[in-house]
Amino acid sequence: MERTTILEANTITKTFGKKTALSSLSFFIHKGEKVALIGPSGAGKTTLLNTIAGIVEPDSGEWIVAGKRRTDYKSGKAFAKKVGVIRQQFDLVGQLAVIHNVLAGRLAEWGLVKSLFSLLFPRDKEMAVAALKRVGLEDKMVEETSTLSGGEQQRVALARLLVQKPEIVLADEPVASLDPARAEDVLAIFSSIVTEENQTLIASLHSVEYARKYFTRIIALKDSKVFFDLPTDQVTDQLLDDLYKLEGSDGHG
Ligand SMILES: Nc1ncnc2c1ncn2[C@@H]1O[C@H](COP(=O)(O)OP(=O)(O)OP(=O)(O)O)[C@@H](O)[C@H]1O
Repeated sequence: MERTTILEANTITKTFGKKTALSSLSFFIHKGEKVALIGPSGAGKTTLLNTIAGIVEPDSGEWIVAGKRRTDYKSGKAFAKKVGVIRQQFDLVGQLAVIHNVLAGRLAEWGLVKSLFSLLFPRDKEMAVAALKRVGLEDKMVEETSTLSGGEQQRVALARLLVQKPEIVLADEPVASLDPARAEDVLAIFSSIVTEENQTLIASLHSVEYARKYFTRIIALKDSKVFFDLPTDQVTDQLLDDLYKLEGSDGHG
């Protein structure tokens, strides 16, 4: 099967003062891949995701997103069709009803006012209801979002992605604040949505176990560089030990 490149990192470098966060990273990501970014704290995972999303500007190098330089996307709207982001805090508006937060996924396409008044448009409401059903939250549709649990709020964020339908989904520690059962629940839904929608997923994770279970490829970062980049089934325990080993603790005393 021919593999289409959807994202290309071309010598991405970023420093903060004297600290190098990303040292000339280059790799390709193909359509449909589920990529877990792992590695010790401070390795550069969040910075990498932020350079794709355009939240952090690299010092040099560039991302090619769906065949076009990221900086060449002139409108936020065009970019939002390509790239959607799920953040740790989910970016939900707590005072709004759940369904309004879901419809905010159409924000890029419609603008704020139409998104907020979108319940007046029955077809759009249907889309949001279907998305909420997909994540098992149809009974919470009209509740105030802030009253939902962390796991439920993360599922609202997933429903919002379902209506936004970006080709590439970025997620920074998507389940960090959830207990193990809820984390697995959210990852399982996340992973099947991405597969069904033929999207590409790139997520940073602290849990190697989840990376192995839900992702097809693992890119490990260490000290701002790629430490390994392998299909999940080729990632050995030895590599993981080496990745997380603390400097100076090499087992010789
Ligand atoms: N805005 C910033 N200002 C200064 N230094 C920063 C900034 N953002 C990141 N860094 C530094 O860049 C390096 C990479 O940070 P980053 O947050 O990308 O790592 P990470 O792998 O996501 O870590 P964690 O797993 O702890 O979230 C770290 O040394 C961090 O201190």
